[in-house]
Amino acid sequence: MPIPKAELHLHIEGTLEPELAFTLAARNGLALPYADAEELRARYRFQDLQSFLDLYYELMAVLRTEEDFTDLAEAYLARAAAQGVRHAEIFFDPQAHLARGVPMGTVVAGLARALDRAPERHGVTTRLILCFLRDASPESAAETLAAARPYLDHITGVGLDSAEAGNPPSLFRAVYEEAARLGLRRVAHAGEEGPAAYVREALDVLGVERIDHGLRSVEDPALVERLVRARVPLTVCPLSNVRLRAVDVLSAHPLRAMLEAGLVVTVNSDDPAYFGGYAEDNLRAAADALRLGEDQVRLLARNSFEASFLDDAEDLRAAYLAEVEAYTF
Ligand code: HPA
Ligand SMILES: [Zn+2]
Repeated sequence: MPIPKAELHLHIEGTLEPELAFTLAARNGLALPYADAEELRARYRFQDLQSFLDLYYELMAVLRTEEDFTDLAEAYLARAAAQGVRHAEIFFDPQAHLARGVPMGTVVAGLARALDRAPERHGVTTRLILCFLRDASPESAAETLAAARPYLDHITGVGLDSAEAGNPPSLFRAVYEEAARLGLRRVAHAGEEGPAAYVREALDVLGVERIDHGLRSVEDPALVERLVRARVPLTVCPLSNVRLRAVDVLSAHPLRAMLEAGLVVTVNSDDPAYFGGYAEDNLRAAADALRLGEDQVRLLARNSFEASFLDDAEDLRAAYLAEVEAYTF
């Protein structure tokens, strides 16, 4: 059994496996411009973040009904549970669905149906995080948050994703202020392709509690010192970083150096259907390539629960942490 862990950086649309994409396309009377799942999978060679995003947005067009979103989340939760995930904080991209005429209520209700039964069915607890697309306008982000108002019982926080370079966090100051007023937790992707300065902006302007990726923080020693001192978690995604060429090869990934610098890093799968592995696959691959010791793997698992938004369920967090300490390799 893999070590118990929380997954804190996971885009539900990025769990759409080619086979399920074909199933949903057929169910909705849509045609995909690929002969079969194998031909589609052969397209999963990316030059950078944008080349991945192009396919990611194209393929998620098969998601149309509440049932589609339930089936998508159900498939992820089953796979995650098998990989030792006990708690998942799941991103979704409503603007990409709203743009296709799929209402917010359809997306949230569909996801919530799978998430609500996951503790019983899979032994996995969850939170839902609404992401704004940073390559759409701040006005569109504000409209999206307004559209989510009736569903905030299901939503724990907001995030910021999509094409990073040239779309700094500071553009989204107002909508993050509104999210804070609504009692939502705040995270943002920063320092994946964008500079360390975007990590600073996410902290200072958006008030985020965690940084998603944060890889390029290592270019700025004063920022690293600040992240260590304030114990700001970084949700690192090793296989994603290799596939999107943020790092050349896994053995050159800064994860080990980040851990040794005292950063609160966690290991996550980002878009596992596209990047070649789920949570435990990422942890194993990173541990092997970087020769992480058992103590370091246990620390990563501990970090994942400590960095989670389980502040409203401290007993549960304590129980998960106890499982991590009791785990034998
Ligand atoms: O890795 C990512 N980075 C930015 N946006 C995204 N949207 C899905 N996955 C990603
Ligand atoms: Zn991501």
